[in-house]
Amino acid sequence: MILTESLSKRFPRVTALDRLTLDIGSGVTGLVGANGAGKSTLIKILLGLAPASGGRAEVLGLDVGTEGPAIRARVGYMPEHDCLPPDVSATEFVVHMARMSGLPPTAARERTADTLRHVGLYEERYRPMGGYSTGMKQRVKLAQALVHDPDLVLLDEPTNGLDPAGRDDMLDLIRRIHSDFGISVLVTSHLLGELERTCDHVVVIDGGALLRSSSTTDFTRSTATLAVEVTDSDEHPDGIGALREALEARGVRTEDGGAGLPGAGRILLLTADGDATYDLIRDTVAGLGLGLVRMEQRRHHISEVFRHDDR
Ligand SMILES: Nc1ncnc2c1ncn2[C@@H]1O[C@H](COP(=O)(O)OP(=O)(O)OP(=O)(O)O)[C@@H](O)[C@H]1O
Repeated sequence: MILTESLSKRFPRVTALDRLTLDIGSGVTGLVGANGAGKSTLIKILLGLAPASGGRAEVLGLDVGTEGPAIRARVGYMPEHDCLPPDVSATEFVVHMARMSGLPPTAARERTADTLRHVGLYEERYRPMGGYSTGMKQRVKLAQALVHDPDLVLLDEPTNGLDPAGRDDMLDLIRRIHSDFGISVLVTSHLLGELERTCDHVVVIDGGALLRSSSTTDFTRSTATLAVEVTDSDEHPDGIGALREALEARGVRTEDGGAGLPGAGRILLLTADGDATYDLIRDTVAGLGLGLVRMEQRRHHISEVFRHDDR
């Protein structure tokens, strides 16, 4: 769906994209990065709205440098910022956008009604948008991105400004864009956690460069964490401390997981690296003469993976 090769964008004082190479397939893909990481810049280049300074990119097999109009005919775009005329109704606006995309008048009206219903706007769609809540405005922006039945939509921070319930509704809608209509989605966010349940694939950029690109399940599976709890002994009154020291001496990075359940001891967290890690823990605990209370796998959340990477 999207291919970039060493794509760069330099502004006079900042490099917004730094030799970014990506290969994004169909489905729902999250593009994650802090504010200023280069997400919006990438989207504008992919739409053919801004030129790259170096490298190349293709969307749906079309070159972004020369085939912008053809790309925009088949791709929907939901911009980040509020861009809706306040004195126009959602229906008028989305019909207008559908007509701009080349739909004839009747088809534009029908598609508008269907799309606004799909995003959850009903009677309100005839009222001027100036009186809309942020959630309603985001829905209109999403509807205008979908109205011409694109193959791919690029959604720039669609959950921005929404409360938790509104954010959940928007994420459900995004998921359904793909499951109900087969439209692929690239969605940006600076909130890692929210992409975990929405996206099949996650791409992370930082300072315009690629930090990581993998399927959501790989992301969480590859960083499975083991939680270990042991008993203390006369020789080692701080059992978990002794285990931690012994494992660190063997090159295993560990983390204090704090107290377990009330009445239970402290927990040690470490990254599992296949069966060898289990064997090493078992042998180390036995060697120290401690009792193994539990050793269990915890699934990481994406946001924790990043806290990990940041250190
Ligand atoms: N037209 C421009 N002129 C100069 N610098 C720009 C321009 N557009 C973006 N930048 C800079 O490029 C960097 C990347 O910006 P971009 O908007 O792509 O980031 P982002 O990840 O989308 O962040 P945000 O979510 O805050 O929009 C930032 O440092 C920004 O200040």
